[in-house]
Amino acid sequence: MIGRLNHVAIAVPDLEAAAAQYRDALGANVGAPQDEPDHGVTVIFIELPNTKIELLYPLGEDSPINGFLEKNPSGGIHHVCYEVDDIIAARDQMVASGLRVLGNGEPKIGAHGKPVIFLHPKDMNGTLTELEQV
Ligand SMILES: CC[C@@H](C(=O)O)C(=O)SCCNC(=O)CCNC(=O)[C@H](O)C(C)(C)COP(=O)(O)OP(=O)(O)OC[C@H]1O[C@@H](n2cnc3c(N)ncnc32)[C@H](O)[C@@H]1OP(=O)(O)O
Ligand SMILES: [Co+2]
Repeated sequence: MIGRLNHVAIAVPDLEAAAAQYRDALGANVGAPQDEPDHGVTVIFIELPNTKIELLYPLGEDSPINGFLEKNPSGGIHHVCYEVDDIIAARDQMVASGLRVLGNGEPKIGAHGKPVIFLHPKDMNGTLTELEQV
């Protein structure tokens, strides 16, 4: 059911420094910072030929990545995001398979203006997993 890898998200302690590293040292195509208040993060997308990197920085005291950065002060891989055609059908099949959907279980609109959900990392081999309807 899952399709392409949409992005790999990396939580970072210094968003501008991380963006500059991808732009200047790695020569990547780095986007502008986007505040996502509904998700408690500021993101910068880095466009690669076959996928994207999503740099994540906390936005607000209740950011879901505050705890992650406390445990990983240098930053680290935070989640992977797979594309699906129908997020409700994907969610229902995954819940029926025993996977926990985070939050209230309903999709939210993600950084690309498309519906997203998250699966609990403890059910996904220790990897927080986002699904995005494309
Ligand atoms: C910009 C919008 C969107 C997009 O369009 O791309 C985004 O990507 S938004 C990205 C940020 N949003 C989210 O992460 C939402 C979902 N996340 C959550 O609901 C929470 O972060 C969490 C996954 C439930 C973790 O909650 P938290 O309170 O931070 O930690 P806990 O202590 O409760 O963690 C329990 C357990 O899970 C481990 N953990 C936590 N985060 C991760 C992670 N990213 N990857 C792997 N494992 C993770 C944590 O270490 C705990 O394990 P134990 O210590 O063994 O108990
Ligand atoms: Co994401």
